[in-house]
Amino acid sequence: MFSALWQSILEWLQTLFFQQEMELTILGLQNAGKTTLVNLISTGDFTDDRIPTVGFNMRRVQKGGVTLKMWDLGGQARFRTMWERYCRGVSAVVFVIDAADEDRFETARVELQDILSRRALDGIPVLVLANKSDLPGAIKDVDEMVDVFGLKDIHNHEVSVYSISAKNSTNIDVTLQWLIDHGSKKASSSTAAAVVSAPDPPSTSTIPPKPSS
Ligand SMILES: Nc1nc2c(ncn2[C@@H]2O[C@H](COP(=O)(O)OP(=O)(O)OP(=O)(O)O)[C@@H](O)[C@H]2O)c(=O)[nH]1
Ligand SMILES: [Mg+2]
Repeated sequence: MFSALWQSILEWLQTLFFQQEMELTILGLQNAGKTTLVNLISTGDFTDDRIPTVGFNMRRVQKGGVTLKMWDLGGQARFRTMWERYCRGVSAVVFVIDAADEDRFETARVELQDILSRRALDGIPVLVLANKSDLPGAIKDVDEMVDVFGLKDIHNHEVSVYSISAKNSTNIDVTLQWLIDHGSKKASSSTAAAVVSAPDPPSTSTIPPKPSS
């Protein structure tokens, strides 16, 4: 009884005096722009780095009173089996899609649905980022993205979707805000969906989580 009270006081003091750390995992097929996005968030600059990630990278960066610890995973097929391990217990999962690579939409949909169907990840909020909106032919319409990637079929997750360009820094501010906002939330299968407001409403959307059947 006393130790439980002491533990609560300690935890409360920690929230007062220590920086909050948010752990998040960045997934998506190869060439989607994950590492580019992480570099942009870390440095504020776009760099055209074409080196595919082998395994994973980890970056820590301070934003808006929160330390973001970002796991940037390799998107090639041989690395996808380790995705789940790096998603367990994180504050949020970010799934990046190359919005101009129509040939890979079906693979992206299958991989997104597969990883989010894992029970160990239930309740973790998900941000789907359709990157490369600067390229001609890139899918930018939110309703279309919801259909193409089957976002309404996802159970037990709050899912938000933004159209972004890491190259032109489009919607990176709202992406960061979403990450900071979700840093303090604990994963729970009953997480209520918050309505995300963004300066560019047609390119962002939040879909409430559906209860599992
Ligand atoms: N036009 C355009 N190109 C981008 C954008 N974001 C990233 N790229 C380019 O896409 C290519 C792949 O980017 P990466 O960040 O390495 O992709 P990745 O998702 O980390 O790939 P893996 O590590 O293999 O999983 C690079 O040439 C980037 O410069 C964007 O917003 N617009
Ligand atoms: Mg990479």
